[in-house]
Amino acid sequence: MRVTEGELELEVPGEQTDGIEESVFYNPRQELNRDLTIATLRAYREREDRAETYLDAMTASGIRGVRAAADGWDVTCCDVNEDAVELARTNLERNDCESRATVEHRNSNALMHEQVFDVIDLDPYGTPMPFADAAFANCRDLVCVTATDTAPLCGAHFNSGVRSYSAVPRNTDYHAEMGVRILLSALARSAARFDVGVEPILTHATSHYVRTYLELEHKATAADAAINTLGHISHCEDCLYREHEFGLHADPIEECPHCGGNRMLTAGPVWLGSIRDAAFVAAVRDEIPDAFGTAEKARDLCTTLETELDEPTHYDQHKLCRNWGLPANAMDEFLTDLRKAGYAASRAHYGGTTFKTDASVGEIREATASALE
Ligand SMILES: C[S@@+](CC[C@H](N)C(=O)[O-])C[C@H]1O[C@@H](n2cnc3c(N)ncnc32)[C@H](O)[C@@H]1O
Ligand SMILES: [Zn+2]
Repeated sequence: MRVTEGELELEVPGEQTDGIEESVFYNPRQELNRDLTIATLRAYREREDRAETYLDAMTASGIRGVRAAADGWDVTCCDVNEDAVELARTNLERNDCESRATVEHRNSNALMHEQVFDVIDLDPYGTPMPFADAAFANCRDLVCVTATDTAPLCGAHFNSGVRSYSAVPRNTDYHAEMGVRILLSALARSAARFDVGVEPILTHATSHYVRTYLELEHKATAADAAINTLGHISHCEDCLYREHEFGLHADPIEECPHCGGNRMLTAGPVWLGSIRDAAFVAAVRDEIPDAFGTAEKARDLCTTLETELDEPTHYDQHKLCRNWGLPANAMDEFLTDLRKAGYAASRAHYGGTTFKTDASVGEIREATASALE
């Protein structure tokens, strides 16, 4: 079937034909991810004008590579699937982009070890970790990563999460953010093996995937700084109290300092630093034209990300209120009460009822409960 994305027309497989899955992957629900990729590449090139080469390491229909080539990037589209490579070629030709793109039918791990790219985009099925080493060892400026294995990342599939990310993920009420921070931790540790430091300049958890853009610094001290951003989160399953501590050693808490319960979870090492550069996110938002299919949603996401506090976990107002046996009020009113009590508070991009604050769970209740009762 034909689709139009980012003002380009592409041939992509339908989701299913006669009950048989198409051999090449295409997910229309990832259009937001792709629109933000193009806006991020534009904002990044404004900042780093030497960035020219872009590897779409798992290209499938070629849709990301075609969109980047149409934007002037010197693109390589790679896939192990022969049908995917054929389709990527057709789509590049259809959009007159074949002179600006090379198509490689091979394992992208091998390609990444042989050739240096300014920007590498990893968009595999499930975990990206099997591709992380080759990407960090050889990429010059920016590694873009999608992870769709949200159940392992958030601790719902615990063993799988431990295997893929060499960390302990825990299933909490902020599961999408647990996924973000487990993924960033594993990527930071992979990069550090090559004396490369990572800085997440844009990260979002949307529906069933996590997407991050990591700017690289090829210096051992930058790698050390990234490792020093890792630590552990302790979480009470009863009252939703949480605290975090930097460092690679876990120091588990047996008893909840807030409710005295003993159902404490410890997760880590997780990334405890910022997941985005606010000024860069604002620049990305400015690069989203109305013509993008998800323009409004993508801009809203950037706005929320820009103002989201850097606290490593968020709360869900409805879950908190349910836990307290109180009705929830309007989010804006709730956040205003927190600010009036002297705490920092912001919305979070993880959902309409999610927020961040530097207040503890007890302080949140004290600051907001009179309006709820
Ligand atoms: C999720 S799809 C990519 C979707 C595409 N980037 C998009 O935006 O629509 C994953 C692709 O990775 C390819 N793939 C899996 N392992 C690979 C490898 N080692 N090297 C290159 N491509 C690989 C698969 O054939 C598949 O086409
Ligand atoms: Zn507790």
